[in-house]
Formats: sequence, C-alpha cells, structure tokens
Amino acid sequence: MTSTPQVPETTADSTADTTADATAGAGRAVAQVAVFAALIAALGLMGTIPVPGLVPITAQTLGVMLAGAVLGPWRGAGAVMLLLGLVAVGLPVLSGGRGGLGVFLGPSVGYLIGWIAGAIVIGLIVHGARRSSAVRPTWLTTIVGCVVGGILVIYAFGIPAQALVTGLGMWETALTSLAFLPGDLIKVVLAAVVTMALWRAYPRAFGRA
Ligand SMILES: O=C(O)CCCC[C@@H]1SC[C@@H]2NC(=O)N[C@@H]21
Repeated sequence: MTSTPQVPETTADSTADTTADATAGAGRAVAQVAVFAALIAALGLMGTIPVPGLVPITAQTLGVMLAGAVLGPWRGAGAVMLLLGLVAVGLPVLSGGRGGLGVFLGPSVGYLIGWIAGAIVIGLIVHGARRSSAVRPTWLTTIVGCVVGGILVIYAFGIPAQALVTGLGMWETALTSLAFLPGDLIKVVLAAVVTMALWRAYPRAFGRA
C-alpha cells in the first residue's frame, strides 16, 4: 500500500488573507516612517542653539533616537532618510528652517549621515537583529541604544566630517562637540521615558526590526 504525501491545502481565502496581511503590513510601515519623519521635522521647529564651530544644538536628535527605538533599525533609518530626502529637495525641515542641497556641503553633513547610522544602531540594540524577534524594549536597552547610537555613532560620523569641512583639527573639533553632550544626554533620558511610556500604552506602535 502506498501512502500519499500530505500537502497543506491552500485555499483562495487563505491566499487572500496573506495578501491582505502583507498589504496592511506595508501600509503600516509607510505610515510609521512618515509619522517619525514628521516628528523629526516638528522637533526642528523648536529652533537651534548656535555653537561656535557652526553645528547647531538641536532637538531633532531626540526624534532620531525615538525613530530607532520605536520603529527598529530599518524603519527608523527609513524615517531619517525620508527627512533627509525632504531636506535635499529643498524643504526647510531642519532646525532653524534650513533645507536644500547646500546643507550636505556644510559642517553638519557628517552628523546628518550619522543620524541614519545612529537610528540603525539604536534599533538593533533595542529591537535585536532578527526580523521575527518580538520587540520588547527595556530601560537598559533603550538607554544603552540611545547613548551608543544616538551619541557615539552620530559623533563618530559628525566630528571627522566637521573637521574636514571647517579645516579645524580633529581634537579641536571633538572639544567643540562637548557642547552637545549635556543636551544629548537629556535627550537620551527623554527618549527612554517616551519609548517606555509608548510601549506600555500602545505596543502596536512598535515596528518589526
Ligand atoms: O541641522 C543640521 O544641519 C544638523 C545638525 C546636527 C546637530 C548635531 S547631531 C549631534 C549633536 N547634538 C546636537 O544637538 N547637535 C549636534
């Protein structure tokens, strides 16, 4: 007697459900990316504190930290890239109402690129690398993620580029960037408080890695 291998049945209904789920997932990802790009832009409305060395102190890094911590590495980076795309086409969405391609030739270009890398690193630390992993932010992962991704990684891109553009030495530039540190540490605490509150109140806001 021969046995017939069991093949799982695929019905028209289950295929339609899978397609609808995929479409809803993609729509949700686009909405998340757009909302966080808008959040980063809105934080730019708070204005800037100018510092010698020409790179401003801005609240927008809080938005970058939140994008990585809430959306995960790829959607978080997507939100930053969408914002930078809007800057590139000339929209005044950077703090102080700045925008346009000229920004990418200025002293803050490295920080702006660092925002993408920073969101990825924050997302990887808070969400983990696996797409299927359940997102469960903790105080520790959010704070460590924001310090490493939101400060160290961003500065690692920003300081050398700023030194290159301004012609100032690397160490002098690094010293100037100490002016950012108190504000950035406050942003880490705010990002952790908002991330944990959002996680408790609305876990569905958290994206898949
Ligand atoms: O608006 C721009 O041109 C980019 C500003 C980059 C600001 C950097 S990001 C890290 C550090 N923290 C701040 O508040 N400012 C700098």
